[in-house]
Amino acid sequence: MISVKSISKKFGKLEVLKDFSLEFELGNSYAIMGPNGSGKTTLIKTILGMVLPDQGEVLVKGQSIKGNHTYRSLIGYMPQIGRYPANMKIGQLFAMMKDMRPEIKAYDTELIAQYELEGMKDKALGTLSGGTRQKVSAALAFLFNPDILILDEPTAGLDPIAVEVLKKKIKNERESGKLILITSHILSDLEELTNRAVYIFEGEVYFADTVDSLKEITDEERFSPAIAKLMQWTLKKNTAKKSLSHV
Ligand SMILES: Nc1ncnc2c1ncn2[C@@H]1O[C@H](COP(=O)(O)OP(=O)(O)OP(=O)(O)O)[C@@H](O)[C@H]1O
Repeated sequence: MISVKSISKKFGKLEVLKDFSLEFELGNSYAIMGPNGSGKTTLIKTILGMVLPDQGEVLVKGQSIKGNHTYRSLIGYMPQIGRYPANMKIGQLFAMMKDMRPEIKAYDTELIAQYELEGMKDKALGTLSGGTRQKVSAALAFLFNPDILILDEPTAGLDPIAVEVLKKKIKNERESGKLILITSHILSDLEELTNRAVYIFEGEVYFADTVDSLKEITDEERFSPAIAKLMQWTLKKNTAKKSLSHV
């Protein structure tokens, strides 16, 4: 569904993605992990067309995204921090988004209902707490029932009840056959929500395979210790990379 092909991206002299290739398939949920600054958000923004690669290309459903914006309608994106016009009200934001997609007549309003956003429709976005803002971002990401969901630190800032609501939603969407990409530093969330693990180190794919294979390779039964081991290996500059990465 998404093919990232030999992407390289530099910011000034900093090489953030280095000849980076990965495939993401429908029906799977991918944990995108790596230390701070390893290139996770840059990868996501490249897929979204918000960062232009210096080399390589991204294909969605076999079509290059270069100069083609229609593919974006397949993707629901929940950013790390949603930035909205301060004076706009919640209700106005949802109405505006619906106006921008007139071809869509049926909406997924499950999160709007569960987060009780309807009752807050007259609240200005600039006055919202961080958690409520996250709820708005989550509800927007799912609103048009997209095939692909890209969720950047989705549970950060949400209270425990809101976290459980979102996790259940993500699991249901995956079971219905969607493609989900999640970045998070909360490994327990990733363990619950994903079946594929991608570990990025210094702009390169260090590991990309199933979570089961990750556990096997690291000889760990649980997700967190398995990731901790990968991290230790990278920090020790372990050179077993070629045999680890299945790309
Ligand atoms: N627009 C930009 N201009 C200059 N440097 C940038 C830009 N965007 C990202 N970078 C740099 O690229 C590197 C990778 O950043 P990126 O946000 O992709 O990392 P990340 O893996 O998502 O990190 P985190 O876990 O902290 O969110 C960092 O060193 C960052 O400072």
